[in-house]
Amino acid sequence: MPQNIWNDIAAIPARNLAQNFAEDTGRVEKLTVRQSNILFDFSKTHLDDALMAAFEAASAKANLSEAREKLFSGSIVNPTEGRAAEHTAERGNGAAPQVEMAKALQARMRGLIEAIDAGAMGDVKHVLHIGIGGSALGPKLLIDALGREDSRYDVKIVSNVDAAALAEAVKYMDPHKTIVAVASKTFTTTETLMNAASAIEWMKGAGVEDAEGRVIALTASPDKAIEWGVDESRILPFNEAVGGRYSLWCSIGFPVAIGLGWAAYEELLEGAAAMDRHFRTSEFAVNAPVLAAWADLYYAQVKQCQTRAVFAYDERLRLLPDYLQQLEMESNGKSVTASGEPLPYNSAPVTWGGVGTDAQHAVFQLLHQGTHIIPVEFIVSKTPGHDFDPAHHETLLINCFAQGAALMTGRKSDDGARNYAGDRPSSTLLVDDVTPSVVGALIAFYEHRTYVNAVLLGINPFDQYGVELGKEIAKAIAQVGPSGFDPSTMALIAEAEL
Ligand SMILES: O=P(O)(O)OC[C@H]1O[C@](O)(CO)[C@@H](O)[C@@H]1O
Repeated sequence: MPQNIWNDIAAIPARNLAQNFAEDTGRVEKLTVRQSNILFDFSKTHLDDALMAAFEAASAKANLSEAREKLFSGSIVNPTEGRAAEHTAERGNGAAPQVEMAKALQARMRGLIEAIDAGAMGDVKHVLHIGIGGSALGPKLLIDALGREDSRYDVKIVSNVDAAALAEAVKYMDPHKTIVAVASKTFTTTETLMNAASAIEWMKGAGVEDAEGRVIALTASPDKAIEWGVDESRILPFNEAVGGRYSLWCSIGFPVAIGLGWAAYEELLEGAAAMDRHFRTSEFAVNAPVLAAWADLYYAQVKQCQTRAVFAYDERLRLLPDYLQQLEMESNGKSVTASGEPLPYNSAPVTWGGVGTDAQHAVFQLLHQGTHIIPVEFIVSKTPGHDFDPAHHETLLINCFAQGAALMTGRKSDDGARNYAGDRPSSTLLVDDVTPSVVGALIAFYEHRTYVNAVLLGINPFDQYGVELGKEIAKAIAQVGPSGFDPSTMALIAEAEL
């Protein structure tokens, strides 16, 4: 990707949102995509005909069509690790052998779940899922979003090595009626293995016979799980070419499949598959992940926005910003191109966010009047997730739409403190309801948007070497103690008496 692509785009005369709406009466329709029971409204972004044409040209230069096909055909799209990224095969959209493998492994998972349902592991009431990062964030989001009313088991997800999290999770669990799902792609992650060992101790301490026999491993490294002590019959493997932050579709989704039931799990996969088909086959100008990525790049590269904010106006989706932080920042927070040259422009902005309406009373001041321009994304459901007075949901929707309108239109005042400059961008994703199929489509939309961003930036979104150095230093501190580090770190180690 030549650096001047952003300069070309920046050279297009900037027009404000009010102008865009005044001059193009078809704007809402043009920048709205309806797909998978989600309405994507990008009309409050600055994308206009000239910018769309420029991004179309930039996408052609970056070979986006070919890159899109490479993703689905199982070609190498992760050059630093020399492998494909095969998460779409998990929902049936990939190279035939990988799709077959995914189906077979999912059938194995289904078999184990049916056996557990039938009592093969005794009377099970609780599922304690232990993992971290991509091995926890997806299941956590899905159980929180979809398992509030209908969960067949009490599912708790623990990630932090701070055992206060484990203590809290097991507080109301009966150790005799608990199974432990240890989720780790590599099966080497310190936090996960430490929490898993403590969970086994917790069961043993309560007199559970054969506590180890109540552990199920979800992993792409079955040998490591066997070495660690899990019997092969209780290992649910997955394809090594599925990245950690893309792994909720395979056996890492075990707590979702067992908690919500197989039919819901299949709906989730089918929702994602429909979004795959939309992304794979739609023209760029009407392709939701592509349009979203074009707007992302416009703000990050041309407007130099350093963050983007995501607000779920739905309590059920309150963990979506956490999930997206890993997806977007671990994928696209890089300083080199896919071929290793220094990146001559910004990589991904910081993703942050929260839940509406809470955030309105906390951080929205800065969005409306701060000096930073922050592209905002609203996600809201037409249908409420509760049976209380419908006025609650109406108020939620009204507030969501009001915030987008206020950011865009602003309100002039001679009194600076009361002036709203306006022209602040947002996009709105209005979903019919928070169902497995909609959430599946939503997550797949974000995955593909992240990929399009990476392709246009020319970076590899599928490695994460940035997390390694800290892990290595932690190991060295654990082994060596206060020696050989910088004075500040050594003083802290000594003070904490490590
Ligand atoms: O599933 P694993 O191998 O335990 O890794 C957990 C997480 O750790 C990371 O490797 C980052 O440290 C993530 O990419 C991954 O999702």
